Amino acid sequence: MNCSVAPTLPLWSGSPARRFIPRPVRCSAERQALFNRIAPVYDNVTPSHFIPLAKMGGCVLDLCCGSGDLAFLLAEKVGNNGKVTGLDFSEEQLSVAASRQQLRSKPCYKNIEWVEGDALDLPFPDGYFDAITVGYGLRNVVDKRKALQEMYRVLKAGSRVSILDFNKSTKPVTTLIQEWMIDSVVVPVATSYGLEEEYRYLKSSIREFLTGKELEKLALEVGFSKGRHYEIGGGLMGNLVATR
Ligand SMILES: C/C(=C\Cc1cc(O)c2ccccc2c1O)CCC[C@H](C)CCC[C@H](C)CCCC(C)C
Ligand SMILES: C[S@@+](CC[C@H](N)C(=O)[O-])C[C@H]1O[C@@H](n2cnc3c(N)ncnc32)[C@H](O)[C@@H]1O
Repeated sequence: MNCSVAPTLPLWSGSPARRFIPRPVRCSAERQALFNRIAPVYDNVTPSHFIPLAKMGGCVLDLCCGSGDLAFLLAEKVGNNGKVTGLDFSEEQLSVAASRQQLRSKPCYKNIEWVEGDALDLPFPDGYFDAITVGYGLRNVVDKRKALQEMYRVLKAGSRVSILDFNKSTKPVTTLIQEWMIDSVVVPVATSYGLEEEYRYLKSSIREFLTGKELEKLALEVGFSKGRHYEIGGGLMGNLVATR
């Protein structure tokens, strides 16, 4: 395993969910409540574009891991001698992730550790991880700059972060298609689970997000030596890859 220094990790432990407040989702606590609420139905939405980042035996952080889709894929990639840390501030999401882990028998899944924590104040030492992945996470974090600064701090020199999310397109037609898909597909499906408000938030969160160029600029500003944003799915999605 490549994780040389063992930090003191605040391991996940279950406790009662907080109440969801159905208003525009502005602060961290409200977002935390939102993700606790969708945890029971949230699953299998992570495409595996950024798995190549993880190497056999590596020590990888899946930031904003939710119910763990990506962490499970990463565990297969780093193998039995690697380590995956899944961090999220929603205890309900982590509870689902931990239950799913218990149902899986392959030894590589034993190497996943779930940590309840804040992307804005990571509980890891400097230069700890060989790679970081973030799936649909950065857009939901209140302070994007601080989150990128924290990722930079905990990455080893020369290592990379891969941040997959919906793309805030600069092309009006792409935005129109994206919003149509959210209104006509995503929200109606979510409504059938009683989660209409939670998924309506998607549209505003993309509007308030950064464009690919803005993400590249921010990555360089916080110290990354390279930052490149790739559009995926005709510009509906995007992946920022930054090197420390
Ligand atoms: C349900 C989807 C994504 C995960 C997700 C992300 C968020 O930020 C949330 C915030 C608040 C509540 C819930 C979520 C949340 O569930 C959307 C489905 C993703 C598809 C599996 C990926 C398919 C990509 C297509 C090429 C493009 C679809 C884009 C469209 C804008 C939905
Ligand atoms: C849309 S989910 C994505 C989950 C997972 N990465 C996936 O692809 O399925 C966003 C996750 O980010 C987490 N999150 C948002 N802000 C956070 C923060 N400041 N610290 C830790 N987790 C955060 C939420 O709890 C939620 O689980």
